[in-house]
Amino acid sequence: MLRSCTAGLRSLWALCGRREGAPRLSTDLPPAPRLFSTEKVIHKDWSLPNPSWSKDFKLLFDQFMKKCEDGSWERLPSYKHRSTQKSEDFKTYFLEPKLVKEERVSQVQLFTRGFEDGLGFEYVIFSNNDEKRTVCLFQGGPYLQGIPGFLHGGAMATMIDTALGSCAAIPGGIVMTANLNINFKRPVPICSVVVINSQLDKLEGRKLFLSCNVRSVDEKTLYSEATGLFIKLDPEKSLT
Ligand SMILES: CCCCCCCCCCCC(=O)SCCNC(=O)CCNC(=O)[C@H](O)C(C)(C)COP(=O)(O)OP(=O)(O)OC[C@H]1O[C@@H](n2cnc3c(N)ncnc32)[C@H](O)[C@@H]1OP(=O)(O)O
Repeated sequence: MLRSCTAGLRSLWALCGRREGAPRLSTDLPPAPRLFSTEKVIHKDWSLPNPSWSKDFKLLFDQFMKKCEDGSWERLPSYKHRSTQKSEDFKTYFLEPKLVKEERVSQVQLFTRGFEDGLGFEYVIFSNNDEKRTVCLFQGGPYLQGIPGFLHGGAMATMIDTALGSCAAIPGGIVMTANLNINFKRPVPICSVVVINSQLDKLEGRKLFLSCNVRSVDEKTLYSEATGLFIKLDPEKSLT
């Protein structure tokens, strides 16, 4: 089974954070100014197929890409280094510059994209904004092992958090996980493909209540169920 896996200018960061005079909106944030980086900007979208993806994974991917054709679903791109408008907004309104050491800035990358192809988190998320749900296709590679032959529970929790977070982001704004509850029902074999179905159950002010389940491709095995509470960040409040 394991064999089936193949393996802004820096100183602008220091200007980020809740600047004097920055807008204080309690609803959606105005877009932050685009930052330019002297670091090499890598535009690779990591949520596209690579040779490590299994046949099942590619088949499911193709099925969902078909669903995207009428606009009801969309594939969410995923970048290792490149800033998205949302991450720029986060840095501008919520990040205290002193928390990020200057020499570390160039090393920053998205946790789930920090592995070579096929070794860690291979995933793609599709979003249905009208139905307020997302589907995450996930193949956990050999570097995510916990109990021999199976995925580490923390790796599964990471993907559940990411999948729920992508769904919580549908109504807009910047959200953070406040609570995550997971029932692990069956261990997930390393390098198998699972499907994480997430939905927004309730929106109550800044609180977003979500749930998801993790199933095998044939839907016969229920690996996990989870609920999450996400909070839409309030630009009036400091995170620290
Ligand atoms: C950028 C794009 C990149 C995109 C990259 C993709 C990333 C994938 C997603 C990863 C997401 C993460 O892992 S995020 C990282 C892990 N999470 C964290 O580090 C969050 C740490 N916690 C916090 O900073 C804070 O607690 C917040 C921000 C979550 C909430 O603080 P706050 O804004 O001050 O809100 P607060 O007033 O306390 O609470 C608001 C309401 O929620 C309720 N509430 C708050 N916490 C809880 C709780 N645990 N359980 C129940 N209820 C709660 C309160 O009672 C209140 O209810 P009421 O009185 O209004 O009724």
